[in-house]
Amino acid sequence: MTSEGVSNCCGEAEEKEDDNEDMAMGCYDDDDDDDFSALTEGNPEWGSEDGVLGFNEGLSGEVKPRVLLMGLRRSGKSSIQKVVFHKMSPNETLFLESTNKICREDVSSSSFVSFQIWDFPGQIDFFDPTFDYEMIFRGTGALIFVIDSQDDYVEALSRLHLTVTRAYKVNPDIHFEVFIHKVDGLSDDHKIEKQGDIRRRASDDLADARLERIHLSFYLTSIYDHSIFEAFSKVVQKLIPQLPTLENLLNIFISNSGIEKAFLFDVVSKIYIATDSSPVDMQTYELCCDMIDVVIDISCIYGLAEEDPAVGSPYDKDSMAIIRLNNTTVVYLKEVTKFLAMVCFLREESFERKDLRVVSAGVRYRRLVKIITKQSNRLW
Ligand SMILES: Nc1nc2c(ncn2[C@@H]2O[C@H](COP(=O)(O)OP(=O)(O)OP(=O)(O)O)[C@@H](O)[C@H]2O)c(=O)[nH]1
Repeated sequence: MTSEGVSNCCGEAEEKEDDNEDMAMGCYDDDDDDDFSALTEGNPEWGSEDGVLGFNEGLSGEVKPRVLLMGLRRSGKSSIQKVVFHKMSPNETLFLESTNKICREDVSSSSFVSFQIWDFPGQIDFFDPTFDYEMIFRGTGALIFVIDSQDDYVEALSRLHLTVTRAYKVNPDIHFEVFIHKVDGLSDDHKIEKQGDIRRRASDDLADARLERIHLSFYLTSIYDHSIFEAFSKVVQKLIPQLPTLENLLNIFISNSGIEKAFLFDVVSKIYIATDSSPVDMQTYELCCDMIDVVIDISCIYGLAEEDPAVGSPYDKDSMAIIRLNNTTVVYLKEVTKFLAMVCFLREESFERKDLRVVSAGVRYRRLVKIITKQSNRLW
């Protein structure tokens, strides 16, 4: 499961969904009617043409966006990559060796999570003629700069400034993401204080260089909890041109169906691709991740064919689960495509009530799946 989603990147990207995907599609009717308008029935403001067009724009024929991991030595770059994309346990990162050359990986777990990740060694010398930073930044979608919050960050801030200004000159469209990392060692007050200080200093440096227009986003992260997955989700979402459309679809999906929150998850990386427009809290996100783990673990133990467990996958078109929490909330997980899952939160009363709202949610769900499946097959 894990290794399937991440492949070594020096080769060509895997671009096609395989046969299983077609099988998954087969369970939904595939007529060519106007899916989007059917889904948006009664909610014209969500069904704008822009939303539909968004799926087709900017993806076909394009190379995968590049995500760069930069920062000082030992700031935690390789650990982040290993924990998020290789399911390495955080404690094992203690034994990681220092990276001394650029490591590239191709992350292709689903059509919506499809990019290259480049892990840089700590000391990059922009003046080294063998380092073609112009070429690197030109194809970059997001630059993640990792700052070790447990260390003195003065040098990291000057490196951040140098890196961001160089990259911006080459490619002003890069999203600059600053991970204030290793915050597991800090109290909540201390975290907020550090974030404020780092944000202020970084902005002052940009203002001094008259580059206030460069936007930096800040995240408090640690590999010892879900914060690193949540931060990575937000970074990846910015690279998905269909994000506004997906959010609209999820808003429509939950409206009038008794569902309070819906997430579209990449099952392999546990990055959430999109959610409806209500706010996300960390606890809800953690619950989703735990539920995905439970589904895959149970499926690996009891779900595979007894005769030959190597045949089949622990996650397929029949994957679904319902968990009732002790606070009258129900969490519902359902497969969408080979790599995507919908995770929904709803009240027990709404779940029990087999009325029109539930039926309507079912219809909307099938429509939603159909649109997502079609688009993901078409584009990559
Ligand atoms: N406490 C804590 N330690 C972390 C965290 N992330 C990484 N580390 C530790 O930081 C150390 C350095 O991590 P690496 O991932 O090797 O750092 P790097 O930035 O890739 O280092 P270079 O390859 O030298 O550039 C390791 O001992 C990790 O276990 C975190 O979130 N919290």
